[in-house]
Amino acid sequence: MAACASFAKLNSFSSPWISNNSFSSRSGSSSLLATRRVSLPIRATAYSDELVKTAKNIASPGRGILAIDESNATCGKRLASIGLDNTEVNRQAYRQLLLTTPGLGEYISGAILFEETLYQSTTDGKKFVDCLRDENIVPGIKVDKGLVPLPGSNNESWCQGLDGLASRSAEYYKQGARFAKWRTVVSIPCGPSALAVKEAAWGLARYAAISQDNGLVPIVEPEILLDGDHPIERTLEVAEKVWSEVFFYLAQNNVIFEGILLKPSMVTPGAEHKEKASPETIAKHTLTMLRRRVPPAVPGIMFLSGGQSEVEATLNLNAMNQSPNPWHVSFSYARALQNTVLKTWQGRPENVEAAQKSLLVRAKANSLAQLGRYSAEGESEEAKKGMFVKGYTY
Ligand SMILES: O=P(O)(O)OC[C@H]1O[C@](O)(COP(=O)(O)O)[C@@H](O)[C@@H]1O
Repeated sequence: MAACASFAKLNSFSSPWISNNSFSSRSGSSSLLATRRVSLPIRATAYSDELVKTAKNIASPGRGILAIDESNATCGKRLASIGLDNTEVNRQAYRQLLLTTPGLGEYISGAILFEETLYQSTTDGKKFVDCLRDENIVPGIKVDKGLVPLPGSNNESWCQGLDGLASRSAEYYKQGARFAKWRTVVSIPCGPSALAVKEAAWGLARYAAISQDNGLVPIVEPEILLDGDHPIERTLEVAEKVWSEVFFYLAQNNVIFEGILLKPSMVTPGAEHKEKASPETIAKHTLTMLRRRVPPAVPGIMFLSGGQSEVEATLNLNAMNQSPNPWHVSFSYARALQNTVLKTWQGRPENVEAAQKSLLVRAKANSLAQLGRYSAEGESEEAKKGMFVKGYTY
């Protein structure tokens, strides 16, 4: 009874997306088909208009997302690569370098932060969220609680964090966050099992609905790991399966598609496959998958880099923007925006300016790739170094 009542309530709501959108119900006798018309049960939240606006703003031409939401453990690995200890002071110094880069907002529309960073300030006492707002960059927040083994699966994992998510999200909104990120992973060499795919898709859909109820645009990220020696066709097959389940559950949870962003992996061969694919081949397979699975109502596709080199990730994005797409096709890179920056910085205050310049170089390159106008001419050797680590767990 309660479910029927809430369905009726949903149907009585009128919103710009559903007002002209009705269908004939097939439930009951065929006579009902002709007479009973119901609106599609699309959920609305107090934030519906704001969500759509935020998502559109993040998906604006020539801009993409800077992902600096590494959990403390992952950030520690990044800092260790330049000989720094994983302390709060070092994490703050590194994030300050990134978030105070002058002119960053020309190329970056959103920055995903880890919880610690959302509540931090510069050494001069300016909140990081205010540094972002001054550059017209939308602050975002990683809300998942990481991956743990999935019992009953083929050595696969599932993503935690739904407990208490509504109250955490409301707090993050108060603190200035306007979008969220939840990353779960799917492994091709491990199957993937039907159980792991279903769990990943259901978790993403529950998170997306909860985020929208609390004013945060959810970034939906089922990362298909690069590991494996399979050909690109196998990745395409798995990606289609994963995204079909994700959209099935997003729809079941009445998520507002106009108020989400996706963060997919590009469709590439497994990292250990005998042949590498060209950017054109990767673009062709990735766009094929997206056209088959992603409704045009979704405003933005913000790719992850997944261990590709900085140049590779930019070239692949550029190839995808050689012809018009139904969505804004852009980036939400962590490693592919930060590798050169970290190497340039080395933890030394005297290198901060040079490191910020190298961040602007990468951000601009990806901005051009979003517009389909990037050329790799003159790129540094460091930016061409791949960052894939076999069997890497975050
Ligand atoms: O599990 P963690 O520590 O959050 O790290 C996962 C990382 O993966 C991402 O989702 C994508 O990063 P890459 O672009 O480096 O693949 C980042 O936003 C995030 O920092």
